[in-house]
Amino acid sequence: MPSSSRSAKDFFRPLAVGAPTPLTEVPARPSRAIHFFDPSNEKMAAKIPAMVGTVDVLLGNLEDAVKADNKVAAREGLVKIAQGTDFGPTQLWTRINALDSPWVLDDLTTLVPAIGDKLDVIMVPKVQGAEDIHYVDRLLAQLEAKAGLDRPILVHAILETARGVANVEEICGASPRMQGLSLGPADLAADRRMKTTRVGGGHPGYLVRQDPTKSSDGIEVGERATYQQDLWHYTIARMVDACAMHGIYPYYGPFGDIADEVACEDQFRNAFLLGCVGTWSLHPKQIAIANRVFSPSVEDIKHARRVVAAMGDGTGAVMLDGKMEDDASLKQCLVMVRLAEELAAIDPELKKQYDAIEVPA
Ligand SMILES: CC(C)(COP(=O)(O)OP(=O)(O)OC[C@H]1O[C@@H](n2cnc3c(N)ncnc32)[C@H](O)[C@@H]1OP(=O)(O)O)[C@@H](O)C(=O)NCCC(=O)NCCSC(=O)C[C@](C)(O)C(=O)O
Ligand SMILES: [Mg+2]
Repeated sequence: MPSSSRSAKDFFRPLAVGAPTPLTEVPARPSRAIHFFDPSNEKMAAKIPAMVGTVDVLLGNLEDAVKADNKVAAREGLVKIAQGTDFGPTQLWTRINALDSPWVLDDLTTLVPAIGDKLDVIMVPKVQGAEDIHYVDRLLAQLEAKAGLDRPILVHAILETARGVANVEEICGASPRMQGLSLGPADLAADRRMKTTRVGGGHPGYLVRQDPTKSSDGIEVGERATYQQDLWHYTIARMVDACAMHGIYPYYGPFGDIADEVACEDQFRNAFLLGCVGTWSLHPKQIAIANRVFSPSVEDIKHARRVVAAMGDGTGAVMLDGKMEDDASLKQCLVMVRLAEELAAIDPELKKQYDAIEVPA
């Protein structure tokens, strides 16, 4: 039963007369990189039409990183870009302003009638609990009905307050519109009074140190190695479980050190391995990193297909290269194989690589 104040029988009913019927299953559309742009920045906005097809999601950002004086220009700029662009296979998302801001009502009442037919997902920042999703849910239903839209716009919540993290399960289950969650590491760090000033990523002070090695007379010898730990592991892991439980999708979020491509790739890969389906890209050069990391490697797909072939009807246990494979490891492999199929359907280069795989007997 979803954690909603609505009863199970009403959960999938439209919240306004004439609004589109909610989806019972959130489509698994590839979204390795959600690329942020500021629609009020003319130089940036001019690049967007040419980016269609090169990135899974283009997101017109209206919230933080857009100057207060530019809020209206950003909203109007997004409408102009959306109306004038054929997005083909690329999804169009937006991040609206926070629900307590002076801009959000106009964001929603402008965007849904003007470009609601093109918007796939609305990202809501600073979500605290199910009540925030319920508010957006009803308002969107009213606006969709008025605009005559025939498919519901989905909602994505950013987890960037301690209360949001504490309520993560109820947020994911608050509405059939819920598409996924992203980590908002900057606001979340501030809200929790964490002592990092970075936007995502690790911190050299957050580490464990190897025990000292002592000589026979008790003197400490040699260096004690330190290992940097991941500040975000706990939150990402909670997000992954909450999303999986509700059939929606978790994403890493922003990595603010644009120059450090290696650390960016590491953070993205940790999130991919833990179960996230994608991340954000703040600068064009982060798109390639995200696409690389969130696409299973040829080696992984080769192994996964080999296990699928060896497991026949999917039951029992077999030995492959000295390792046991069974019903459960088959399921792990099917996660990879299905993701590869979804990605191959929209990425011709990956399709070529996956099609060329020969599965050894
Ligand atoms: C970081 C910045 C300032 C560096 O911008 P720059 O112009 O200094 O960089 P550049 O390397 O000089 O740019 C090279 C070229 O790429 C263009 N460009 C640059 N970026 C983009 C882009 N995104 N999309 C399309 N084009 C872009 C740029 O206009 C330039 O074009 P040019 O060669 O013709 O001169 C810039 O990339 C930017 O503003 N990115 C988006 C930032 C953003 O959206 N931040 C908000 C999300 S993170 C967040 O909100 C936190 C969170 C979740 O809420 C929480 O943790 O709490
Ligand atoms: Mg934020």
